[in-house]
Amino acid sequence: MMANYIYKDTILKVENVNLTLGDKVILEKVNAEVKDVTQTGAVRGQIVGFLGPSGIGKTKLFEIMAGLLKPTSGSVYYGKDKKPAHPGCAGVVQQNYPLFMHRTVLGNLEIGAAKNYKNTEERKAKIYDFLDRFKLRPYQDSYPAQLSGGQKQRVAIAQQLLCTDNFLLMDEPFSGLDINMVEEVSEMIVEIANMDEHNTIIIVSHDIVSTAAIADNLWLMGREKDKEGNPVSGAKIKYTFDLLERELAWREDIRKLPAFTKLINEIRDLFHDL
Ligand SMILES: Nc1ncnc2c1ncn2[C@@H]1O[C@H](COP(=O)(O)OP(=O)(O)OP(=O)(O)O)[C@@H](O)[C@H]1O
Repeated sequence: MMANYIYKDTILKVENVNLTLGDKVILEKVNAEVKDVTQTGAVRGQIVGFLGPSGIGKTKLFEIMAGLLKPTSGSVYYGKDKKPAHPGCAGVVQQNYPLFMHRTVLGNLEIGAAKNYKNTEERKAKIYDFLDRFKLRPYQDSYPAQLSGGQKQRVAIAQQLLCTDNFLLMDEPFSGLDINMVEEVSEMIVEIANMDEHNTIIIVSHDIVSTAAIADNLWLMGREKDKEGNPVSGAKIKYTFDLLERELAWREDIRKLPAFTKLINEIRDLFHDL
């Protein structure tokens, strides 16, 4: 039986974003939004899965959402007070979890926390809180080269969460991981999202099943077709899936549900035509 949920304020809005590079139209009129979702009796952040064929423009939109790339026109806003995207507005967890190699885990988190926590005592408390939450205390004096892939990823996520408010963009968090690690990372993403009501995680991935299994909403990027059936230039968010509405969010047994298999097949079919 599905629990109650309510969509509230818009906390991220992508509005009419266009991007032209050279003479190539990459993105055309991209519109998307994330709404704060609440569930009675639980703390629920948001997880958006962002899918689409290779080369369609996911990374470019990701960079625009992170405030790292200026669109040719259009805008991205964060929060109720509609702050325009700017570098640092969202934590960005890159695929290979780049860390400062000559700094310990503690040192890496110090860098992440430096901007948001000027008071030394408060900063220390926050860092130790994150070391505990991310099960990194035993490794606080280790260097990145001494950590496993999963541990490095946890450091990278903790570091990005310390330097941002509530938004985390994750690029291909499942790639190159074995099945156990994919499960571990999936659980961690859900846990992080649910640490705070306003946390929002956007995952760009080619792994449709792992992404859909933990998302509450999915965005599918693609291009429109002209009358002859040829793709026009410029991609947009062509389809969105509300997994709450479909009763396919926040469920641990999700992979066993026939409706989930149906959803995956539906997305796979759409992919051929994006
Ligand atoms: N500087 C550039 N000038 C012109 N075109 C570019 C430039 N940078 C990227 N592109 C093009 O922009 C398109 C979108 O690239 P993007 O990296 O966003 O795709 P993607 O969906 O993230 O792909 P993948 O899933 O393979 O990572 C691609 O077709 C690419 O060739």
